[in-house]
Amino acid sequence: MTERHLDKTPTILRKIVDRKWEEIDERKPKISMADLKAMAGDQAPARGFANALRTRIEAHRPAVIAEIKKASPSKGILRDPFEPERIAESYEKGGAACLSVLTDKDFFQGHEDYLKAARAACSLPVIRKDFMVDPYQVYESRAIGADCILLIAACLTKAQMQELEGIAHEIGLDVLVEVHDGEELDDALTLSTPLMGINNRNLHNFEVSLDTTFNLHQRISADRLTITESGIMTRADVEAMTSRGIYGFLVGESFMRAPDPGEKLQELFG
Ligand SMILES: O=C(O)c1ccccc1NCC(=O)[C@H](O)[C@H](O)COP(=O)(O)O
Repeated sequence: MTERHLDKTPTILRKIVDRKWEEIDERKPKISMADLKAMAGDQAPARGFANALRTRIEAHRPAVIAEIKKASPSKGILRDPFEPERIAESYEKGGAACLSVLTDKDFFQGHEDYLKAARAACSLPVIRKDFMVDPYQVYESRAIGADCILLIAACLTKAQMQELEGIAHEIGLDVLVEVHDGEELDDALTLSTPLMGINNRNLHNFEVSLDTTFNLHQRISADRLTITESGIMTRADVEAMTSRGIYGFLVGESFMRAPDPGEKLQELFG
């Protein structure tokens, strides 16, 4: 079903996606799809990622997906030393609704073990933040304990997103679909997931503009949940969102650079 790469994929994303296919090719001989499915089936029920967000957003309270990432292509190293367990505890104490954990190794210095460690250290639902292109990764996400996966519209066709979403829902995972422009939003709106992420970061040139969320949010109906992603750095940014009826947030950098990420969360959202 899946294409190896897409013309519309921006340069860094193309590199990441090409590397993902190599990773999948390396992993498949080590753990077969059948074994992965069995491991996914052995997991305890997922923690309700969408529900944790919905409860707060419907009460018009900020619902924060707090991100755990050591580094990113646009910003380099964000946090060193990096202790996922301590960060998860701090986020839970600070009032996060959910966690986002980067598992990509080559571009974000992430790891599956970071997700396992962070999830074990708290009671919050966790999204595996990685670049999903193949069903193998969806089963793998459930097998490592994730509660939700990310589908990035910029690197998937509509048909691919529909297939990956179908598998995710079948095995009990929630899905956050991420868009950056109107065309991607058209595709995303064909999915059944309520979780609509709007990435303020342009993955072609890394420019960040909160206008991306202000503009696209208007096209998302009230039965879905808008999550604004990237570039939320100040209380003014938070208030600019909440004053427009946007209560879902995914925040990484500003928390990762703070000595105590959970305290920073309270400072921005408390
Ligand atoms: O951040 C990058 O450099 C990047 C490059 C290529 C693909 C994705 C990328 N970032 C993922 C994200 O969108 C962020 O981790 C997430 O939205 C949090 O953003 P921020 O609060 O600005 O760290």
